[in-house]
Amino acid sequence: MAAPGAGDNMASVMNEVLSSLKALQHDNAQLASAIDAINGRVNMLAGVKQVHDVASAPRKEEPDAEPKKPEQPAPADQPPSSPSSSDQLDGTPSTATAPARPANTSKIILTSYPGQAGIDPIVMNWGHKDPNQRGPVVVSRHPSTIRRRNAIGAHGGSYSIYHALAVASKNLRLDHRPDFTDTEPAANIGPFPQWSDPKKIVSMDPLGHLSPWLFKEYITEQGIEIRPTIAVTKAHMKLPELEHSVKSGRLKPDGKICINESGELNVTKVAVEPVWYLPGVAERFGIDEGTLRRTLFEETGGSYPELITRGDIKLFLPPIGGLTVYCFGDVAKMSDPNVKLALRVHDECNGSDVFGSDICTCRPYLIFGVEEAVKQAQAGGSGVVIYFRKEGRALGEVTKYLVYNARKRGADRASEYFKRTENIAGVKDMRFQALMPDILHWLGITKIDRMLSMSNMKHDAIVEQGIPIHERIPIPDDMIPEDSRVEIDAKIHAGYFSTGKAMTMEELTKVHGRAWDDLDH
Ligand SMILES: Nc1nc2c(ncn2[C@@H]2O[C@H](COP(=O)(O)OP(=O)(O)OP(=O)(O)O)[C@@H](O)[C@H]2O)c(=O)[nH]1
Ligand SMILES: [Zn+2]
Repeated sequence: MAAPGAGDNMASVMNEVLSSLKALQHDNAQLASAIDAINGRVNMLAGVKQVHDVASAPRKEEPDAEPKKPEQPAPADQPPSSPSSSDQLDGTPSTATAPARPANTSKIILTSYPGQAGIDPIVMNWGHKDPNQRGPVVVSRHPSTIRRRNAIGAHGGSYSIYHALAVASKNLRLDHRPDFTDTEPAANIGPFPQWSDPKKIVSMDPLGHLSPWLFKEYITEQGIEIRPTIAVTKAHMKLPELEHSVKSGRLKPDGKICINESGELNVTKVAVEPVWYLPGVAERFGIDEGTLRRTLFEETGGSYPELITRGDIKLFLPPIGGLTVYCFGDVAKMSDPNVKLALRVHDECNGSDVFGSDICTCRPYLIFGVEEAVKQAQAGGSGVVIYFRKEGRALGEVTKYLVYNARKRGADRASEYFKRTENIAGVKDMRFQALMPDILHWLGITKIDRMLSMSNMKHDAIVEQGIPIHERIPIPDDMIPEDSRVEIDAKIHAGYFSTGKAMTMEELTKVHGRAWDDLDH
């Protein structure tokens, strides 16, 4: 058992103070907030003690381990201390002469509090029209930036973990500063009125493609780390199916959008990483901000304690995948209400999209979406495909394959398609399209003429955001792969749009997929 440390004594003293204050509490609001503050402090000290216990527990020596260099102790070997009011948040004592140390050898800062010494978040008025009044998204824990953060989490979505590995393995220096020369957006998008509506865009930073340039002074004069969360580029793309479309005469090269006989396309691409405005995200899901914060904290293994302790910080950069926009034709036409827009919103299905699995309609619908988008752009309108990283209905590939096994070991009936997923995951879908329309607002889209999707969830989320959909276009029957009839019929039965007549449950039980045995022949 670890010897009681400073954290123990402080915590017990504070607990005594807390009990006395509680006895006096009654209706005094000021006292209640003082109690809250002390409560937070006690919880933090308890957390510090746990880390201390772990850090000071005797460890078995590994015979092959290299002796540690005394001048560079690993973080876990240092007794972490709580940030006292005289400590700066970059982990250095608040003496003016104290040398700055790199963050990975300084004290561990488990969390921070709004009133703590040194805390001075950069202004963030989400949805403000003037970028200077809105402020940059600042999330880095670099010593020069940690006190000024106005966002929780880390840049890069799920790739923040690879970033950590690069730093831990000393492949990436903590003091590396990105050189953004010539990385500006390759096309102009916006600004649109939607960018300054705090309710319309809540899951991405509308200024994310411009941040290093809009907020340059913060970087050059104050050494604050500011990174883009959106990048806009241009490219060519080549899909074998589109070469076939040209050969069969369905698609005609025009030298601009469809460049040549091999069906090569000109495209403008936008990559977006998530930035969540927590009050807005909570509102979309019809829950309160506190519930959202607490659940995010718990379900990420307690990874982001500031979700709990920093109610003043409203932004969170979650460790999840983002999205990519593929725009065909003139980007200015996406927001032009006078021309037609064809749109496919697609969620990732790696097995089909990339590797051609025939158990679902994903790649064929994606290709159909690209082809229709290109045709709309060629006809003087605009064509857009948006690709979200939400593999397996955001349940992931492992769950998806478990469902495939259960389906193929059973009768693989359309009538049981969603039940199989629910049995394993507890839900049939975790994509929750509520945040999806943000990107449409960001692109300045105010209506959709041709929606290349049958999903009622996508449809309803878009319409709820005030963007009307004029026409819904199902995947053509001749593009549905052999083994994916089960999926498409189950979806239609569950409420997906279809131009055909609704199937009865009895008809649905007759739709079978291929059994594994059939594959062996
Ligand atoms: N869990 C699970 N996910 C699947 C299965 N088949 C496909 N998916 C996932 O379902 C999602 C399909 O997304 P989309 O292609 O956008 O299609 P949709 O939203 O169902 O509807 P449409 O827009 O009409 O195509 C992707 O995330 C796929 O990875 C399956 O059997 N199990
Ligand atoms: Zn699929």
